[in-house]
This record gives sequence, C-alpha cells and structure tokens, in this order.
Amino acid sequence: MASVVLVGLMGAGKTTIGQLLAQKTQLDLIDLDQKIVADAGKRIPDIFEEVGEIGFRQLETQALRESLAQNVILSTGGGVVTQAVNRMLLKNCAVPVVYLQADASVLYRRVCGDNNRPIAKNLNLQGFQDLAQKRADFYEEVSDLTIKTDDTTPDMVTAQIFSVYNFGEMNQLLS
Ligand SMILES: Nc1ncnc2c1ncn2[C@@H]1O[C@H](COP(=O)(O)OP(=O)(O)OP(=O)(O)O)[C@@H](O)[C@H]1O
Ligand SMILES: O=C(O)C1=C[C@@H](O)[C@@H](O)[C@H](O)C1
Ligand SMILES: [Mg+2]
Repeated sequence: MASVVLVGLMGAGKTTIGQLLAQKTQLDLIDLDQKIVADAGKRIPDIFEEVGEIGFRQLETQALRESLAQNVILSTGGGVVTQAVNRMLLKNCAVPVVYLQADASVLYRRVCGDNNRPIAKNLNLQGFQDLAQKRADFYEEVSDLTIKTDDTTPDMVTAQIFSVYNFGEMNQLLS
C-alpha cells in the first residue's frame, strides 16, 4: 500500500516533492508518468500521438492500480483525477492523498515551455486556467490535505507534509 499519494495540476511539484519525500523516508518513489513511460517503452508525447488521450488514460489507470498496492511514495500525473475510476481508487485507498495546489498562472509559467507535457503544450494561459478550474473540484474530492505551493520551496512543502504525517509510524503499521 502506498504511504502517501501526491495529486495536483501539472507543475504543482508532485514529482519534485515525491523525490524529496522518498529521500527522507527511504521509501521508493513511483512517479506514475515515469512508470507509464517505462511500462510502455515510449515517451508520453509518443503515447498521446499513437493512442490519444483515451489510450494514455487506460495505461494510467493500470499503473495507478499497481502502484497503490505497493509501499511507496506515489506522485501522480496531473490528469489522473479526470477519470472517475481513478478518483474512486484514490478515495478508497487507505493512505493520505495530498493535493499540491497553486495558482494556474504560476503553474503555467513552470510548464508551458515543456514539450513533454502534450496537454499543456497545446494551451495558452486562458486555456490552462480553464483546465485548472475544471479539475479543481476533482483534486479536492480525492484529497485529505491541501498544501499551497505558489510561494514556497519544494523543501518547505516536504517539511509541511512531514509535520502532518508521521511516516515512521505509518511504515511500522504497514510492515
Ligand atoms: N514549490 C516550487 N517552487 C518553484 N518551482 C517548483 C516548485 N515545485 C516544483 N517546481 C518546479 O516546477 C517544475 C515542475 O515540477 P514537477 O515536475 O515536480 O511538477 P509535477 O506536479 O510533477 O507536474 P506533472 O503533473 O506534469 O507531472 C519543475 O521545474 C520544478 O523544479
Ligand atoms: O495534466 C495532464 O493531463 C497530464 C499531466 C502529466 O503529468 C502527464 O500525465 C500527461 O502529460 C497529462
Ligand atoms: Mg510529475
């Protein structure tokens, strides 16, 4: 069973903070996007090109099911909450789900130039803000804790998660 799951829009810092949490807890990190790429043997833009977003979401659900069954830190992809089945898996998992939240314009600045995020690449700021608004309730629906990441560093966000959840005790309970 995963120890903590990170959700939030593209650029919120899920991968970055997942890496820091994994270092601190000595747990392995599964980054859902990286697992999808490793399992498929293809980059995310190539998966989108070949099987579209629908095909990508199917791979994502499969990767989510497998990852939730392991004792790891789990950083998800920004769109994981768009699928009802994924929201159900996240709501029913017995571990904390942390929503990393930030203003859409801040996140857009972090990811807009990145060719590896096909959805962000095709959006202007207004489109990205609309996407953020469409997804906001979904992140709230699946999460147990919200942390703002606009005006803070990844280290500070990691410390905040640590102050709320005692991973040592959690791991003893799970082992
Ligand atoms: N708190 C922060 N302050 C400033 N920059 C940050 C912060 N967190 C992450 N970043 C930067 O934002 C960029 C995106 O971060 P990251 O890849 O961790 O986002 P993500 O939530 O995993 O996105 P995705 O959903 O696309 O996987 C990186 O360049 C990272 O260094
Ligand atoms: O927000 C999204 O829909 C996405 C976010 C990324 O993490 C990747 O999972 C992919 O680029 C789709
Ligand atoms: Mg990521």
